[in-house]
Amino acid sequence: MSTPHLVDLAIIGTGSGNSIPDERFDDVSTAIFEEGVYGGTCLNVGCIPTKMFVYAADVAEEVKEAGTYDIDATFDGTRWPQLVDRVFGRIDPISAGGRRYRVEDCPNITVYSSHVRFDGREDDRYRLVTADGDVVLATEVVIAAGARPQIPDAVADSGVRYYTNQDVMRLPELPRRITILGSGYIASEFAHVFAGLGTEVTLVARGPALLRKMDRDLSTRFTETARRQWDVRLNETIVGATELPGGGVRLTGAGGEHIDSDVLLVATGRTPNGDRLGLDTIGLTLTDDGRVQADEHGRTGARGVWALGDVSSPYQLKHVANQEQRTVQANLLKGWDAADLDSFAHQYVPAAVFTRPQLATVGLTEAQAVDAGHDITVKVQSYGDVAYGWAMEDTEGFCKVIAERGTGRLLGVHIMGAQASSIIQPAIQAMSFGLGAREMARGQYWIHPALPEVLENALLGLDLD
Ligand SMILES: Cc1cc2nc3c(=O)[nH]c(=O)nc-3n(C[C@H](O)[C@H](O)[C@H](O)COP(=O)(O)OP(=O)(O)OC[C@H]3O[C@@H](n4cnc5c(N)ncnc54)[C@H](O)[C@@H]3O)c2cc1C
Ligand SMILES: NC(=O)c1ccc[n+]([C@@H]2O[C@H](COP(=O)([O-])OP(=O)(O)OC[C@H]3O[C@@H](n4cnc5c(N)ncnc54)[C@H](O)[C@@H]3O)[C@@H](O)[C@H]2O)c1
Repeated sequence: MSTPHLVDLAIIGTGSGNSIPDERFDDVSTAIFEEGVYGGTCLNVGCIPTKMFVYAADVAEEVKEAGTYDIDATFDGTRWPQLVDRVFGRIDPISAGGRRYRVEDCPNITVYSSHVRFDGREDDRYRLVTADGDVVLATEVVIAAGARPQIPDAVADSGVRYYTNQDVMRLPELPRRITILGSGYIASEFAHVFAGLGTEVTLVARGPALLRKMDRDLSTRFTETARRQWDVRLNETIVGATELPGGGVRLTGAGGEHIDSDVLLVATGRTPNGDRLGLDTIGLTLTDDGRVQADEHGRTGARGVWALGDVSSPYQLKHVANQEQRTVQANLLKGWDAADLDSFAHQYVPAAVFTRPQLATVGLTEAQAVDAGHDITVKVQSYGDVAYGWAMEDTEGFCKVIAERGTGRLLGVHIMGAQASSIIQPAIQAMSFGLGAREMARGQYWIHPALPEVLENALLGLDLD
């Protein structure tokens, strides 16, 4: 073991955690630990590269559908290696540059490129030990260690080669057939990516619908749309997996059926990394669903230890991790016991799934609104009811608005269709700033004939009295 390095602050994880030290922390001696690629999930293997692939798949699908608009065009294939090089040719230098900046240009910061764990306390500081044998004693610690892919036993125990979001975007060639195990965000986005780019996609869901945590209309209608696009197997429990003789993987279902493909992608949820941090040595336990418990200010049960992002948050979303990072950053400067600590903003958390078509959601689902006892009014408006939807020949998109009868308070908005992730933004703003449905609909212009008219019409269609 090396001589301990004494620091004021230790940060575990370089996703959102890496944004904590700014010029206000210039005189705070800091250790940053990163066991993987610098910059974390979103930059390297999450939001950003996936959306670069999604956009390419969107373009491919538009070409395939050109005939709908009386345009002659054919989709002739994907230059996959070039696509991979373009995506990571942009991303990898950002990651490398972020690390270089911390190592070379931040004299108060030491970067440790290794796994780290707590090892109790020493001299009123937290003792952190890396897999490389370094020891750091820190007064305060921010746990921003993220989450990792969760692999079902039937796959993990089988020994077959499988991929996750960590490596599937760097496949050497576009597979002819891919099986995607899972039915949430990652499965839905990659199904669109691979199908758009020309791969035969089989999606294996253990439940009766995809994206089941979303509003039921969204989940049901998306499942119907997905079944028209991909080979979707619902209510399928996988019990085994074997390598095929010529390469590829065979999954075996509980009923004995087989699903063969060239590549298996596992997208069955992400486990927070708090279980690999030796938290028991500082008296911390995990929540039932495996998260590091933190209060609304980011404080854990161990004084001076803070947590943010996927490792602790109920939301595994980058905009939430970033908001939590800003909160913890502010609170580190204010001090653990400050009376005016900043708080996490968990009230109106939006999310979008960049699949085909896009899905976007904010607030309560209809079932949650009913369960919470609200007297609700609901309006579902089709994209096909507004002029831009006609231009698009849209037959499936819709916007669902849930509001409180009488007050007009918006409780939830759920959209499936083109540009859903953008169209929902005025609803997020209205909910965040307390703007009611009536004022929102009639207190501003809605550009005619733009697609957000679908949201305007949904608001106007609510039975508020
Ligand atoms: C495929 C995919 C697509 C996504 N798309 C979106 C999207 O479109 N929009 C959105 O909002 N969210 C998206 N997300 C979620 C988003 O990426 C995460 O919510 C966000 O990146 C979490 O940030 P974080 O800082 O908490 O963790 P991370 O970015 O995961 O950072 C944690 C870091 O800690 C390191 N680490 C962990 N344990 C240790 C240890 N013991 N020692 C040293 N280092 C350690 C890890 O290597 C990692 O780099 C996506 C996720 C995935 C997987
Ligand atoms: N656009 C975005 O914002 C975006 C994109 C990707 C990921 N993410 C975040 O990352 C998180 C993780 O993504 P995800 O898709 O892995 O998780 P998820 O929670 O969205 O979906 C996991 C799915 O796997 C299924 N599943 C779980 N165990 C299974 C098993 N043993 N066999 C078969 N199916 C099983 C679940 O029923 C669920 O449908 C998301 O919840 C989301 O917060 C966000």
